[in-house]
Amino acid sequence: MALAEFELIRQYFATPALTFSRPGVVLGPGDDCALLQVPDGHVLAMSIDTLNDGVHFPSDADAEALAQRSLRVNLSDLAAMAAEPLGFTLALSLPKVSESWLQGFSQGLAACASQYQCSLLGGDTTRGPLAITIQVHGTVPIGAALRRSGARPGDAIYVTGTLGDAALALPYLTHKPGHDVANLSADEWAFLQAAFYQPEPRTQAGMALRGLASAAIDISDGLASDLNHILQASAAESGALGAIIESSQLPVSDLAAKLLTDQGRLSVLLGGGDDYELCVTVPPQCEAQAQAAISALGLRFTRVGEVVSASGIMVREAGGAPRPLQLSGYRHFGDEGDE
Ligand SMILES: Nc1ncnc2c1ncn2[C@@H]1O[C@H](COP(=O)(O)OP(=O)(O)O)[C@@H](O)[C@H]1O
Ligand SMILES: Cc1ncc(C[n+]2csc(CCOP(=O)(O)OP(=O)(O)O)c2C)c(N)n1
Ligand SMILES: [Mg+2]
Repeated sequence: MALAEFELIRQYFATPALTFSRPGVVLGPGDDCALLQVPDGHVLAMSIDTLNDGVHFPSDADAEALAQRSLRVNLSDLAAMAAEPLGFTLALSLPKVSESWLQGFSQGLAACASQYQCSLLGGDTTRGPLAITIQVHGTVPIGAALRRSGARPGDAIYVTGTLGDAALALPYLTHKPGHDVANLSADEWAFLQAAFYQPEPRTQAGMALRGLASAAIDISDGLASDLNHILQASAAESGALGAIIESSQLPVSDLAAKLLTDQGRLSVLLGGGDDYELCVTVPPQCEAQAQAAISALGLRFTRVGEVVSASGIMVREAGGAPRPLQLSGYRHFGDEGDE
């Protein structure tokens, strides 16, 4: 990039607000590599996610909000493994250089980076369609990471927070017919925007569940799809695994309760995605302790079902018999008849 690529990096990214000192960060941006020191007795957890214009966020997204979302969805992956954030790298592809956009993006990133004590370690800046790739690095004591593979029949299934808010926001954010923001109060619209652009990575919850949860995942594609990842990953040790979800227990916000219709309810709550809540399985003997640990954080923690030794996810409506769920999560390549 010509506008002095390096000037741009110096002004908006390699700034004190983003590259604060943090134990473990030996060297931040400016050299060919960053240098990290993993504390004794810990391992490094790493995860990367890309956010593409029009795929992961609407094209008219505000820069500051978009920066927040980009870092938060990545921090959510660290939370799901019970890792503590350390730092992140940023690969940014920009169609053009807009100083006001960069200013907003840098501010949003800095606000989130300081909230989660996750320092910018380095990155790459190129010209191309708007895409934001962040790789987060975190630390977790050896053996303490939560994985997808530990669920066993009889474990309870819990989710943090509420489900469906971001999925309900999406048709408003993408200006879909029948979803006019004028029909929402200012508070409702602010709530939906925050649900989509500022999901709360459940960092403290993940760490509090070390040694208590048998498996964990963060919900990006929808509870059904992400719970299914836990069931598949755990089946190697346990044989075929399934789940029974209690429909009436699925936690929803007041606004979601108002906006959801009976017909669309399960597809939003179980298939909508973009929740960035944790889904964890908890052995019966750890449930009380896990509930206490998460309540102490002031966070909702809801038992939504149970792991069973039969394949597939079943949903029980209040008073009814469990019925197989016909939903798939978000699929990037699902509808193209890939060769
Ligand atoms: N291109 C790739 N090369 C190597 N591993 C990949 C690639 N894409 C995805 N993965 C791995 O596949 C797993 C599932 O990916 P993904 O569904 O993106 O997870 P998440 O929802 O946690 O972001 C992760 O362990 C991820 O590292
Ligand atoms: C404009 C827009 N359209 C649709 C969606 C919905 N959406 C897109 S990707 C996705 C799933 C999560 O994305 P993915 O790349 O699979 O994230 P990962 O599982 O790797 O964290 C969802 C729910 C969105 N977030 N934004
Ligand atoms: Mg991913």
